[in-house]
Amino acid sequence: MRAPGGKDGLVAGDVLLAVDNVSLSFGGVKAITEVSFDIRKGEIRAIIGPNGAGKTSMLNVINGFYHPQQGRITYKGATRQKMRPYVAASQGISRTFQNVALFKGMSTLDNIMAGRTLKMQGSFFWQLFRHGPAMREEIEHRRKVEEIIDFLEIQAIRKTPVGKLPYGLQKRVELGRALAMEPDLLLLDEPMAGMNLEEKEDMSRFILDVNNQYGTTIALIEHDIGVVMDLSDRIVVLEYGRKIADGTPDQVKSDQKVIDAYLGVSH
Ligand SMILES: Nc1ncnc2c1ncn2[C@@H]1O[C@H](COP(=O)(O)OP(=O)(O)OP(=O)(O)O)[C@@H](O)[C@H]1O
Repeated sequence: MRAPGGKDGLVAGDVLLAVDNVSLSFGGVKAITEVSFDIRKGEIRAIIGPNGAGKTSMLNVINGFYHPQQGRITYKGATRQKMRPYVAASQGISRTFQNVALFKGMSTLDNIMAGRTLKMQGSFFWQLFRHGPAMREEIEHRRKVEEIIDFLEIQAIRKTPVGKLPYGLQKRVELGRALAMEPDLLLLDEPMAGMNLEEKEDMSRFILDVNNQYGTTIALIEHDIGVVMDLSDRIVVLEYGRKIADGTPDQVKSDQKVIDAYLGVSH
């Protein structure tokens, strides 16, 4: 638990988000069945499981992209069954995607700036003339974006169109864009997918630094079990849409149901 107390009145270790008895299906396909777990303020929480276990569906429920047929989500003490993704974002939940979702023709700087959109409040009138409050606001947004660029050590590529960057750096820019929203809860969908060992080490370091320095609570899906064990405070394990284990890396790693799920033992 690394985060100090925050503006939402919660302190490290308090429940930031609770998933309560959630079920989600697509037609006849049950993606998630009666799953409950919580994410505590300041922790790095991993969601793992074999392919098709329901991990991405769960992130999509948490950020309001999917609405569960059953169960509830409680975030910062408020319970909801339905919420639009932009509302979740405005309440401090931001995410990255399994396949990088950036504006490929735009520069690193502009992509990260795009992540500030939700924070921009100046009226259209002022923005039109880049004057007065809008001007002051833009200076503040640029300062924040430059801070993120320094933090992620991507100064050298700030003007490069992201489509020209190697995959590992694109993932880092996508992290930057998510950070530009100054999230309280950051959802990372396979942040290391397709990376080589060095890129994975870099990304792991940045995830730990985000958690340490900004106090951001992080929930991540990751297939590299070594990385998950190193990074996470707690891990929830899904299989066929159901929760089969939940605990610290040591608890999960020695759980027979988890070992069986990963070895493909049939039940
Ligand atoms: N939009 C959708 N329409 C229909 N079925 C879906 C949809 N999204 C997910 N599913 C199904 O729900 C189940 C869970 O999928 P999900 O992508 O959440 O799993 P996952 O654990 O993230 O898998 P992976 O590790 O392969 O990304 C799968 O059977 C999948 O085919």
